[in-house]
Amino acid sequence: MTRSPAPRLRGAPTRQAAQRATPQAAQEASGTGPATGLLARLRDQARARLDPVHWDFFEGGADGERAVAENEAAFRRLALLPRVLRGSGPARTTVDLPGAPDTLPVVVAPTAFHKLAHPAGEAATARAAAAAGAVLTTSMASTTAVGEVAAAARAVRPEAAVWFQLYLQPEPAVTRELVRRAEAAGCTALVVTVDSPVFGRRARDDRNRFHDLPPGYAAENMRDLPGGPPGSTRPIAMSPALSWADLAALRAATRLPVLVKGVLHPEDARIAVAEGVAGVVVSNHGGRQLDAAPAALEALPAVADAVAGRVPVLLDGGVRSGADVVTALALGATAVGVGRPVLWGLAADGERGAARVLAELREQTAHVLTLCGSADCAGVTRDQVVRRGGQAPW
Ligand SMILES: Cc1cc2nc3c(=O)[nH]c(=O)nc-3n(C[C@H](O)[C@H](O)[C@H](O)COP(=O)(O)O)c2cc1C
Ligand SMILES: CCCCC(=O)C(=O)O
Repeated sequence: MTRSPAPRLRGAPTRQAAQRATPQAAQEASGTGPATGLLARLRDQARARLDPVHWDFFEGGADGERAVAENEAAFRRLALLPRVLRGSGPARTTVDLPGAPDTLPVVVAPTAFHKLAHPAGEAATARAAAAAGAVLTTSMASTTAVGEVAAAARAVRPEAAVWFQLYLQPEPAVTRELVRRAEAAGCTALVVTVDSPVFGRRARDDRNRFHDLPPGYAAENMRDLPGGPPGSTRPIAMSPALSWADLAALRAATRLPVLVKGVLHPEDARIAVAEGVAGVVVSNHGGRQLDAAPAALEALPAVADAVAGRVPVLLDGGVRSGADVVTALALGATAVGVGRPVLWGLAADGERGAARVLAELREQTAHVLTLCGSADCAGVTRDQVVRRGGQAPW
């Protein structure tokens, strides 16, 4: 198996390195995304607080950042047709997900390096997610070890669900040890990210020469793994040689349900279900891998059709409001993931900021479901989604 040369971040980032001299950089800095209200305020506060190099790492995407922009734009192209007089009452906003019964349909997507957003890092995010009744997907590239993250969540709510996101490592012993740690931590599912045969090319990080974590921070799950000197961390490897056989080996090695994250092609979704996965996450990795990928939302209906209700389908990428959540539910998702908005909340105000993001999305989702005449998350349907200014697309 080959290793990507890129994913180990190298070289020290500095504030000065984030020179925003080009027109593209000025546009990036202006933050013209579609988040509104509380989320937009937290985003602006996060940008003001963060080292610009770290802001760029969180906010940026691959190459020309077309896929990042498309994720959000795809939601803006659609509208919801409410149904009326259905007597459905206030909407119930919980769903059942693998290892997470009765949970919010908004999952915290795995994102790396939360201590760059706030010194309290992933433990703060875990407490916020637990308080909101949301699943936290904790990243393999977290700056806090999975055991500590899961313990922080359970201290708030003993039944809080934490999923562990995993990049399959070329050395099976390393993958097995990561899985063992996730199981020991009490994680209730594994989320295997399959859209990263190599690391995406991140223009902002290259421009900023952001290739390593600042002193004192490390990818803590990668510490003390087989084959390395005691106490050391090893880089996260990405490999284009991985195949469905490696996924099958993982499934055989764990009792946990396994979801695959980063599926866009309906045929891959069909294969994943046939392979026995517990869920499929439709995602273009927040626009950070293949820049030519479509918006996750645009790939969702075909994937949902291919899966045909056999396992839950999740979507992440560009979800910024309750209306976005409901649009994804109507197009076949069981739940959505949110990445950057949680980081905005965390950077702006630590645990409280992350909790406010999730509470806001929960309230907006309940409100929009009720306005759409739906009694629950499964009650909105594809015919209720129309293209703005044009014909129904489906
Ligand atoms: C800063 C950052 C770090 C990320 N790190 C990971 C990661 O470690 N593993 C992973 O599978 N996905 C990672 N992602 C992708 C997210 O899980 C998710 O697919 C994406 O952020 C969703 O889009 P959104 O940010 O528009 O909500 C990361 C995304 C961001 C923005
Ligand atoms: C090696 C870190 C991977 C983090 C990641 O997945 C991302 O930045 O998108």
